[in-house]
Amino acid sequence: MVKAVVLGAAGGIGQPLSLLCKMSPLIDVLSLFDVVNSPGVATDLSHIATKAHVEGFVAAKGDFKGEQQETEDAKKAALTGADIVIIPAGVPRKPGMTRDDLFKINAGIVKDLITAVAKYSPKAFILVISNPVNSTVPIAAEVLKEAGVFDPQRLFGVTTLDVVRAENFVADLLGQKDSSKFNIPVVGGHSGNTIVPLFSQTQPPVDFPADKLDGLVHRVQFGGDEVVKAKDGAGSATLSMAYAGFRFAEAVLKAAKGEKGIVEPTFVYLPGVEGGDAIAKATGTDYFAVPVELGPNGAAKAINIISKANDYEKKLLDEAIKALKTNIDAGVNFIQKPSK
Ligand SMILES: NC(=O)C1=CN([C@@H]2O[C@H](COP(=O)(O)OP(=O)(O)OC[C@H]3O[C@@H](n4cnc5c(N)ncnc54)[C@H](O)[C@@H]3O)[C@@H](O)[C@H]2O)C=CC1
Ligand SMILES: O=C([O-])CC(=O)C(=O)O
Repeated sequence: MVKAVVLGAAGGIGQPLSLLCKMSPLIDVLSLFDVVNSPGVATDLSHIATKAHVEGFVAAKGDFKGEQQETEDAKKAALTGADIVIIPAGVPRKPGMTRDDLFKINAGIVKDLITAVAKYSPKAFILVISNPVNSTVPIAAEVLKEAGVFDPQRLFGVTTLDVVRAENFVADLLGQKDSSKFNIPVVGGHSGNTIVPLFSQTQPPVDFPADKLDGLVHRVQFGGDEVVKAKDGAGSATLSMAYAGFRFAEAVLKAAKGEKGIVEPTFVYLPGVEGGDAIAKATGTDYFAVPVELGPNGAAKAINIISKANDYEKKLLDEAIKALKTNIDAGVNFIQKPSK
């Protein structure tokens, strides 16, 4: 019996992500939580005749003592028995904002939700989508550490959309329709220049002239902005993110069931994953997105692909690491030094 939980299930990402989960033969129970409208989304999805049984839980409207208890009970019911918890809760960007501008609101939301995960489903795989991922994953780790239930193999920052974009943009540039045949590792973090696509490691190999390469790297790094601009105030990527989030969740669930050879880039706490120490040493950061081999217990092995980066990519990595360190520190300090 596999129970999947979506926290933030009524949102732009949450709804299509929940739909994809409802279509999945890998999920038996789909539990949806949000501060608004999750019972409605759950009822809607429950009319689809697929395997997953759907349940919806919503926070109380107010914040008085009785209502706080009601909200806590809803989280408890949503999370108890979860095998995988996917978190797209939080505010999205508007034009002119960076992902870091979301920290002020989303840091608290992620802290609050992970506190509940630590209490009610401490052994679940946790997939953090809420931005800024470079900071929300360290926040999640610190909350789990404080609760004494941190398992680095089970905490993932979802960076799959960067991979999806890289694969699709390369296929586009080569005039090919099928992006699924490309495998492109995207490493680092999930914002602007912390996103580093390693096109030199593309399988099957591709080769672009310098001017094309610059444009391609920029498009992957700032693909999110392209969507924010096009949506013109109505939010950021939701449908492509739902697809990417589901692709990653499915990979985690398949590996948990024993399927071998599944590798996906994801933002992890390196010292807690086999092979991660060498990468942490090389980058000087504890968190980094790298291709990770997934297994029955989550992140089985971090693959040190960055040691294969060419000179052009090494420069990109240097810039990424600098920015990433600031983001990681902000997340860690949010929990460790809350007054600052
Ligand atoms: N990791 C990635 O690659 C990507 C991350 N994102 C991020 O995902 C997040 C969600 O984006 P959208 O779905 O477009 O936003 P949205 O505003 O459409 O949906 C967010 C949902 O979270 C809910 N929510 C807020 N506080 C909550 C709480 N305390 N508990 C439970 N639910 C809560 C809201 O009620 C809403 O339904 C944003 O932070 C966005 O930046 C977006 C795209 C890609
Ligand atoms: O750009 C944003 O704010 C949303 C996001 O993370 C992405 O689309 O990659």
